[in-house]
Amino acid sequence: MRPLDGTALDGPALNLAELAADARGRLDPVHWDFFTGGAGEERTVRANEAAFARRYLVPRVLRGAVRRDLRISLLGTRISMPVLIAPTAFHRLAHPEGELATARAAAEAGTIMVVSMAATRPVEQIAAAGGPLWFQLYPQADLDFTASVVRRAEAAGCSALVVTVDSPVFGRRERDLRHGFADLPPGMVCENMRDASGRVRDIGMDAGLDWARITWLREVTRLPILLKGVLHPADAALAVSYGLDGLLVSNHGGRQLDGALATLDALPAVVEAVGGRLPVLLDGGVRRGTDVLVALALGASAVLVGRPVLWGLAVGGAAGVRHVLDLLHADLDRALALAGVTGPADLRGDLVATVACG
Ligand SMILES: Cc1cc2nc3c(=O)[nH]c(=O)nc-3n(C[C@H](O)[C@H](O)[C@H](O)COP(=O)(O)O)c2cc1C
Ligand SMILES: CCCCCCC(=O)C(=O)O
Repeated sequence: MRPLDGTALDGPALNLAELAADARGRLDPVHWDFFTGGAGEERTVRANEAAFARRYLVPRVLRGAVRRDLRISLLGTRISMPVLIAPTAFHRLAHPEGELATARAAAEAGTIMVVSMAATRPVEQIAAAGGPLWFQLYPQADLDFTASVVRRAEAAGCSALVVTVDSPVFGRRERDLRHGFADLPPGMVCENMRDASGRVRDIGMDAGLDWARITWLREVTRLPILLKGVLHPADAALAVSYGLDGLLVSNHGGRQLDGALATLDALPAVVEAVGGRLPVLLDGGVRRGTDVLVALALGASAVLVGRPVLWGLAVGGAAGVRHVLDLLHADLDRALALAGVTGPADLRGDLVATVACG
């Protein structure tokens, strides 16, 4: 039996739960709580994973799925599997190399890393890993500064902009309040918040953010724009009418509005509202290949993982993140074979049944 209490494992983690336990043993408890926690009672954190636990698979048999092809294309980028790295802040709290290590692992694994605006390494250095990058933006009330950040992301080679829209104000995270965790340690800053004079600005959440700002952003950049944090089908329909290029069904991993619907439960209505006009991605609680399979069968084009990447980073830097991505790739490949499916394009809703509980 492998220890799940954070003591050293006797080999590489077999799954992401084991990896989390290993990471917990290595991280400062304050940083573990920042990475793991959510808002309020953390109902939505739990709901994201519980939503997957309510889905069961109804596999097909005798399908001769000898060779599976996990690759997909997303907004013009071919990637090795329908799993991307979600934007998460402050990677240097998990490992000294921070986002540089994460980017190397993503590049090696052939998938997209979404760089957080709150990264602790500059986007230009993250881009040096050579893999496909998207950039996550919290639109700032200062429009000139926001435009300058977008220009930086473009110049660094990011190929899409992921605009986070679920954060008009900061979620109330009681673990962080209890620890008094509010700032990065000395020597670490949000490197993408440097202005032209070299001063590092604070990231502001802008309660005034509205559709007009999305129209403004559309005029600032020619990059494809995805909205991150959409749960309501009416907003999904608006996103189509505003000319967005993609949607990410997300509740910020339960870190913003506690009690928000689990992403997997929100997905079908969003997919229906979009009607195939945009790619719909999902994050929140994806921990197994079967979770990826279920999300895709219910209409997602791809999924993203947040916390597991931080756990991998804490345990083994780039190799730890690579381990997370490799586990998910192998697990999805096996799940596809067992479900009688040759690849993401073959996944349909009839493979998934929902049960009321457990
Ligand atoms: C420690 C941490 C930091 C995060 N930082 C950001 C961020 O800077 N920008 C953002 O849009 N989302 C951020 N998120 C949310 C993730 O992008 C993603 O929505 C969420 O982690 C997905 O859920 P999962 O962790 O269960 O995979 C963060 C999440 C965590 C756990
Ligand atoms: C004021 C710092 C903003 C960092 C935001 C990181 C984030 O989104 C998170 O969920 O944490």
